[in-house]
Amino acid sequence: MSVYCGIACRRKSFWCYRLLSTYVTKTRYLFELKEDDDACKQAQQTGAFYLFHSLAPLLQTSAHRYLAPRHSLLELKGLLGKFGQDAQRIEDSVLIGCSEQHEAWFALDLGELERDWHFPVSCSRYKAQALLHWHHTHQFCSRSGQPTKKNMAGSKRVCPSNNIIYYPQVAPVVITLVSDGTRCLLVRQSSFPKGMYSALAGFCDIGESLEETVRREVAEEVGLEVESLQYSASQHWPFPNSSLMIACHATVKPGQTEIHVNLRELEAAAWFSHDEVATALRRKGPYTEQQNETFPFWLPPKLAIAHQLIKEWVEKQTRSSLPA
Ligand SMILES: NC(=O)C1=CN([C@@H]2O[C@H](COP(=O)(O)OP(=O)(O)OC[C@H]3O[C@@H](n4cnc5c(N)ncnc54)[C@H](O)[C@@H]3O)[C@@H](O)[C@H]2O)C=CC1
Ligand SMILES: [Mg+2]
Repeated sequence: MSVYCGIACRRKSFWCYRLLSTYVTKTRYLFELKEDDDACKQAQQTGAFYLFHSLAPLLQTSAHRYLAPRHSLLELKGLLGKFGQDAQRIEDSVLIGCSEQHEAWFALDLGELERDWHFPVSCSRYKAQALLHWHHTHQFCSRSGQPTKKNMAGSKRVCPSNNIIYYPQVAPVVITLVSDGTRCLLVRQSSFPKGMYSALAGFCDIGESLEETVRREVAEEVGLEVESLQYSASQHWPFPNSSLMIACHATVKPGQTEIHVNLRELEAAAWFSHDEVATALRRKGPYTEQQNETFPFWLPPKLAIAHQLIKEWVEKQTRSSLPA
């Protein structure tokens, strides 16, 4: 069992830790790197760099798997020289985490960041792509129009002319699986891949609580009134800009299940039975093979929180239908 103790003291501007768990010391170390440019620069000396090109991760194959190669600062300088880029580019790198031994990890994009998103394969890659993308799209101060300057870790940008600080933005989004007790409501937008249905989602308006957003989005998109709400889980979602997906289960008022689809927002919405959804969850294989008469719809992949939400609902329904 880890012993948690709040003893930490500042010595020569570095944190020193005693009796703190590995997780806490790691978190405090990352905090220090975000706050202290010199400490962050120092961490680059022994850190590892992951490279991207226009947000596409640089990968190499090893035993039929794709792996993201790590580069030391020295190797990175060599690579930059090879690509005809200045070593100054290292200043564009952003801190994305560290190991338990406090080896700091950085991400650097060597391209122009003009291309589309590439699906990340790990959580730290999610963070790297979202952060690199945010820096690329927040180069100027919206008040003065002057170029902003990132701190060493890339946790913020500052306008040198008026000291306005810009922090990476995350937009809260609710994703709700609405149920009428026996069926669940799935929707599709015209931008979804053909045949894919998902849970209903929507951005929080300014000033709203999550409960108010769920109520409004369900009413806006399918014309139903939510009666009860239960939080499930959350997920960072980097597409197209960073969102925090907050996943909930909701039920509609009894007897009020008639859907009125808002065609400005959705292409279709329908109630699906437990068996239909459970079958769709069990399906495997490439999505293109799934779109035929006997295969009317498919669900988002496992990495999307929508999938987890739908799976949770199916499991709950299965449990409640079993004899006591
Ligand atoms: N991880 C997952 O499982 C899922 C993630 N999503 C994500 O949820 C997000 C929201 O879902 P939608 O149904 O599209 O939202 P939505 O129902 O709020 O409609 C999108 C519209 O909201 C407006 N809007 C308000 N605030 C916005 C902001 N901060 N950024 C962008 N647009 C804003 C725009 O007019 C936009 O066209 C999408 O970005 C989508 O990628 C959606 C479903 C599943
Ligand atoms: Mg929506």
